[in-house]
Amino acid sequence: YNAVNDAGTGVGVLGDTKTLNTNYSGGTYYLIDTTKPMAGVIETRTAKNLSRLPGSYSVDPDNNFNATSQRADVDAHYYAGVVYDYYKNTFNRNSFDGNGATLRSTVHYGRNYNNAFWNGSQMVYGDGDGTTFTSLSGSLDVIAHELTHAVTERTAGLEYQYQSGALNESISDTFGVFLDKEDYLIGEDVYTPKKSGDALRSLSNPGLYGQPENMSGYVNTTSDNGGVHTNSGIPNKAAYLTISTLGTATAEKIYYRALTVYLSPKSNFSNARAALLASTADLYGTGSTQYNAVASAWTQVGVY
Ligand SMILES: CCCCC[C@H](S)C(=O)N[C@@H](Cc1ccccc1)C(=O)N[C@@H](C)C(=O)O
Ligand SMILES: [Ca+2]
Ligand SMILES: [Ca+2]
Ligand SMILES: [Zn+2]
Repeated sequence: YNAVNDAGTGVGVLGDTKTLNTNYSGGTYYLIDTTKPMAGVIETRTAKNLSRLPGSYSVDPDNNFNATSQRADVDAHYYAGVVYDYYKNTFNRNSFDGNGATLRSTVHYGRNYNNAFWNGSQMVYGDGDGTTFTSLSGSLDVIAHELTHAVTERTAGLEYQYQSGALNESISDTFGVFLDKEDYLIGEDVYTPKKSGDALRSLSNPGLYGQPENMSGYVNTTSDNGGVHTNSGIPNKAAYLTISTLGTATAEKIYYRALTVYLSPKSNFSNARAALLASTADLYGTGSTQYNAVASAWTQVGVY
């Protein structure tokens, strides 16, 4: 494909129109974005409801991706660009590997698939079954969640099980809130499309959706890799307390430094408290109001 960007348009999962960076080649427009400086491309593909990855490029004859079947493609592509820009502009991180790796997404994965994941190489999004979820790429916090798994994998490498896994999940939710600033909810735009006002998770009130918000409520289980989507409520609550006290601009610096400098594969919740305090001390000094706020947040969730 050429290096020239052909600005296209598209309609997203929620019916909103947005501009897209596309590439023209051989009579067809591709969801390939080559506009990011020093980065690889951002490319979006479709699995056409099978489960083979990466699938074929999302294409359109007239550069207006407005078919209903293209809505998931449009949002996966657009939001990947938003998340790329966030990491580059906020932390000067050039893609998930820091070295301009291509951001590949595949949508329409499987049939009625109620999930999204990072498979070690790319993002993958299901269409949902129309009741539990609509197309999962339709929400910025989902793309932020999945792409942050890629960053975590290349930095702290938090093992995806038990406390390190719940922490891994929490880091992804926390950056979901750093990107999707409007609320402390996760997945609200794509969860239960027939029901308004709910979400998959809440950082401010994990209990609303069945998650513990204190170490006293830690769930010992072997399912879901040791309850990673349940126990993430505890660090999620600490993140909420930190963000609501210090604001996003300060909190994101503290979390990014902890993720890239102090956390490691087997870090547990107590290690996370220490990592975030060390990070805060580096940035603002021990005994600073920021330091005391982070300490207080983790004490409130029962982690020392
Ligand atoms: C392969 C199966 C496991 C998937 C785990 C991925 S990383 C994950 O956590 N996916 C998110 C998707 C998401 C993110 C933000 C908002 C809504 C939905 C997730 O939370 N999945 C839930 C449904 C789960 O797997 O329990
Ligand atoms: Ca949200
Ligand atoms: Ca809903
Ligand atoms: Zn996840």
